Amino acid sequence: MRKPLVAGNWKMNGSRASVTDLLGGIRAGIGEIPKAEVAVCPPFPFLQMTEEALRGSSIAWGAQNLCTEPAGAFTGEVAGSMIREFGCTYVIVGHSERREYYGEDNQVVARKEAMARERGLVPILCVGETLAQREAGITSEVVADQLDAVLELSGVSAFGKTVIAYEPVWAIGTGLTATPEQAQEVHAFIRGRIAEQSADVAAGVRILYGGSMKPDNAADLMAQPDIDGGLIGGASLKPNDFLAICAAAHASC
Ligand SMILES: O=C(CO)COP(=O)(O)O
Repeated sequence: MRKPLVAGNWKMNGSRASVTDLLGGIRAGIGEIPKAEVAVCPPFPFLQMTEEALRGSSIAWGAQNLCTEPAGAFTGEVAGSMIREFGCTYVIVGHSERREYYGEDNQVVARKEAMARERGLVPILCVGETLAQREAGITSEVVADQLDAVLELSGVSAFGKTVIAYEPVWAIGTGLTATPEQAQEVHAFIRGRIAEQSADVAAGVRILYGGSMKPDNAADLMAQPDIDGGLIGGASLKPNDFLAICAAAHASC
């Protein structure tokens, strides 16, 4: 049985004041939802505050990116070991915004995925197609290439320690959500691709949905057999919305 995960990707949002409020609101409101795991991923400068605010709670935290390299002359980069030192459990890798704006290709993302695991972090590996790719009917090829880069570099066992997030790019921040059926189709494809190499790993890997997940669509999405939680952008900045999605994940089990 896969335990659903709801992870908030705060992207480049927040200030000391707003992060204090957000963390306080989430911690105060989370209640007892033992059937779901919850995590927040703030920008790097807020990781220490996050650790201090959430230590001892049921809520985990993570970062939004890491460097492919372990340490050294990489100005502006942040190493996995540093992220780990701030108590992070998770790190997002290969978000479509990193792929699109910072030129991260499948090989770079696969190296980040491997580095995260080497440093004791659980990668949340983002995959997904653009609108043009969906309209061209190549969604499965695009997602397969994104997965295969990790399979080729690290082997199928990587997915024993990695969470996947399917995020159709056309649904991110647009208010357009994939229908539960559209999302389930791709989630099943992802699990099937991994099952070609290991049925056990495929059965255990958590596949989150991301892209305009909100309180009013979360339950329907998470009711799908291959949707194991959500990676939440905009709604994760509003404590009540985020908490409602967490409660939906708990109720989906
Ligand atoms: O990109 C996302 C999470 O990583 C999704 O963002 P939105 O929930 O704002 O669409």
